Amino acid sequence: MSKTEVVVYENPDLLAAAAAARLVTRLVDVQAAKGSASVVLTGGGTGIAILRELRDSSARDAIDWSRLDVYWGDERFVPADSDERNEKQAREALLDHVPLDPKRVHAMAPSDGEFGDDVDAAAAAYAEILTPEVPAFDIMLLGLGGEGHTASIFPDSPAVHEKERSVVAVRDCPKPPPTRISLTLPAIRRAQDIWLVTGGDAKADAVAQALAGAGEVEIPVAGARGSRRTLWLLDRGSASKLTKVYQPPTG
Ligand SMILES: O=C1O[C@H](COP(=O)(O)O)[C@@H](O)[C@H](O)[C@H]1O
Repeated sequence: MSKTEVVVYENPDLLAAAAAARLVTRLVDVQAAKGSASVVLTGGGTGIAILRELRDSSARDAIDWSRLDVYWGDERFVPADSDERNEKQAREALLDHVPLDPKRVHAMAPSDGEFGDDVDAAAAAYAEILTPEVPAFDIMLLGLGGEGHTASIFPDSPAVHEKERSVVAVRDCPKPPPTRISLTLPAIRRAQDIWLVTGGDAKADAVAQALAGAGEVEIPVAGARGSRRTLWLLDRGSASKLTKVYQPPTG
């Protein structure tokens, strides 16, 4: 049965450094066991800070980057050179600094890419990459918003009600930019390990509601559960409204 665990770090810097260290360990273990590994990246402040920490850590060389598949949980549908793009931020923070196999880096299309501004076509093309069956991703990093969104699945939006497709176009997002591409909750739940990474007081209500059993329509992050493990990596701010005392996970 899948486990849900929570670790609270003193501050956001420690959270990012510890998550980067944890990522090295888990990816190395998975590569040793299976030969290769897959990771799904998130945008957002904490997600990108983790990648920066990994870049700056000498332990990053323990990962065989040529045997790593990289995906994204969501993307802002903006031009390729926009600073808002999750892929661009991830490349600057880490991906351009490690010897990945470019064929194994699976980015979502930008709004000036091969599908132009057709966000539905761009989403369908990403779904095609995930066929015939959405991979059982080894690790999926996800951030969250103060209103409870995760990836680009916002409360009570069409995306949160999607049951069939693995990837959807998202329009009219309350958080800019308004047009995005996102994995859906059924695709997210294919991941073996989901790490929910977030810091700051502004996330405290959403974290507390999700961990208290809120419904995924109102608090989409509540629906992000890994098939093996769901691990919340928080700082004191984002954990400040938790009432239950969580034990640190083993392993
Ligand atoms: O727009 C997005 O925001 C969320 C959370 O970002 P944060 O900076 O508030 O932590 C992120 O999870 C998502 O990937 C991104 O597209």
